[in-house]
Amino acid sequence: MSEPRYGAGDTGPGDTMPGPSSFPAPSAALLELGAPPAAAASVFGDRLALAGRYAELLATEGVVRGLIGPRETPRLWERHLVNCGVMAEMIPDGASVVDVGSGAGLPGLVLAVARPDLVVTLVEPLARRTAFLDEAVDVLGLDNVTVVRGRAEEVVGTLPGADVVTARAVAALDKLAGWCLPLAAVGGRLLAMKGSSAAEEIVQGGAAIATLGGAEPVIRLCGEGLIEPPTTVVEIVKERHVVPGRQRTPSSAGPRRGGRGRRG
Ligand SMILES: C[S@@+](CC[C@H](N)C(=O)[O-])C[C@H]1O[C@@H](n2cnc3c(N)ncnc32)[C@H](O)[C@@H]1O
Repeated sequence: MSEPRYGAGDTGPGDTMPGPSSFPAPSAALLELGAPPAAAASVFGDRLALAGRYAELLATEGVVRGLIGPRETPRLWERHLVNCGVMAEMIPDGASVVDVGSGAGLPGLVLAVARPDLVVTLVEPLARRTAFLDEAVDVLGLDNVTVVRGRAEEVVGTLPGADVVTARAVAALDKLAGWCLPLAAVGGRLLAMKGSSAAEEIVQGGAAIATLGGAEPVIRLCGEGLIEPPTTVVEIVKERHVVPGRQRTPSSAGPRRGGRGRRG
């Protein structure tokens, strides 16, 4: 299984709709989707049928609406549902989860399907995607999901601080931390699904993440012994609250020269 370069087959905001000829007819799409792999039963347990219904929605409406690349259909289960679902092992019972840049629901909707105990908020700015998410929540009968249309940085302060903030294929780690850590409660965590770039992104973003109130990022592997390769997740615990835009950079964090009232 190779890691997804982008999200579920799209190129992010502004992606173009594929032409009608590239849309598989729904019945052909379901054939291409195929049966869930053995790992799916471990990840979804008694929610496997519901996960299957979501996989069908992705393979049909998700592709027709240009949210999922048509070539993703045969690998939806392994590369998207199972790959995202294994992250549930890092999330405690009853946690509040905010998924930033959900797209077609990855990983947030997958987690909500796998774990009815979670309280999940999907944050996504593009109307075409939130329309799909709203419909999917409705069709799947999920009562533990709220869809919020907006950019992460716009919804800060409108949502309670989350226990866990998740994201996949949204931005480089430093930028992502700037969007996601303000949405977490102090003591909460950012879980960023990453590929082979994880270590490099930590090196690049480490200083910025510290100024955002984040602890040292740690690479975790999810689904070991279940999927190969396991899913790489960068975990960042939020140690302190920093008002967005008010963080002190490493150069400004040193002793201040000339404090208030010391002029002249
Ligand atoms: C490449 S897609 C990934 C979608 C999904 N997470 C996945 O893995 O399939 C990136 C998504 O992030 C969203 N996005 C971009 N900037 C964002 C921001 N500042 N706040 C929230 N979502 C954002 C885009 O609209 C898009 O749906």
